[in-house]
Amino acid sequence: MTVMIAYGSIEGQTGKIARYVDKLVKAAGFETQLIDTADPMVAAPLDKASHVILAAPVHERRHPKPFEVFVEAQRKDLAAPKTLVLSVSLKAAFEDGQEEAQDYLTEMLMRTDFEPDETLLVAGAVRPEAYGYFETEVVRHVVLRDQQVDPSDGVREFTDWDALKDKVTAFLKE
Ligand SMILES: Cc1cc2nc3c(=O)[nH]c(=O)nc-3n(C[C@H](O)[C@H](O)[C@H](O)COP(=O)(O)O)c2cc1C
Repeated sequence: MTVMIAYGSIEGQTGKIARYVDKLVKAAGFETQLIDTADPMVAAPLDKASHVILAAPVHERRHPKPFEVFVEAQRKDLAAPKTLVLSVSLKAAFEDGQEEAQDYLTEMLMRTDFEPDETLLVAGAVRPEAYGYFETEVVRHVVLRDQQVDPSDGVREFTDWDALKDKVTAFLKE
């Protein structure tokens, strides 16, 4: 059986998450198809996939446009396989950010008119080396406004790899 993993990533954390999921799925005995939705040459035949895992980060409250376009374009074909959406954000890293992290996901699903079987809010990372001035200001003063974390402290990864593993493992049994 084949599992498609389709992801979008701006600074790399969701790409890292997608590759981790790809390894997990292969180790569980499935074949995989790993797709970057930003690749304009991407071909995504969904007919062979028993499961589809979609992963994308939040930047300024939205998931990347090419990822949303991919979901919208594939919406009909996504009805047959089991589907799991991983929404990666920094708000998801904090107790008091859960509601907002859920709002990003709910709004994306409403815009794309897609109803996945499963969803998971995944904490992302702070990657200052990938930011310009504008991105640093947004992360510092908007996204991490209420937290004791500063981009100038360097790379900080909040992703809970064990929780992700548990979710993906359970999803593959559906
Ligand atoms: C310019 C910018 C805007 C962001 N906006 C949000 C946001 O609105 N809400 C949030 O929770 N996280 C936000 N983040 C944090 C990202 O979701 C987080 O860093 C994630 O790990 C990025 O994934 P990627 O490396 O795959 O692009 C933002 C990050 C940047 C650089």
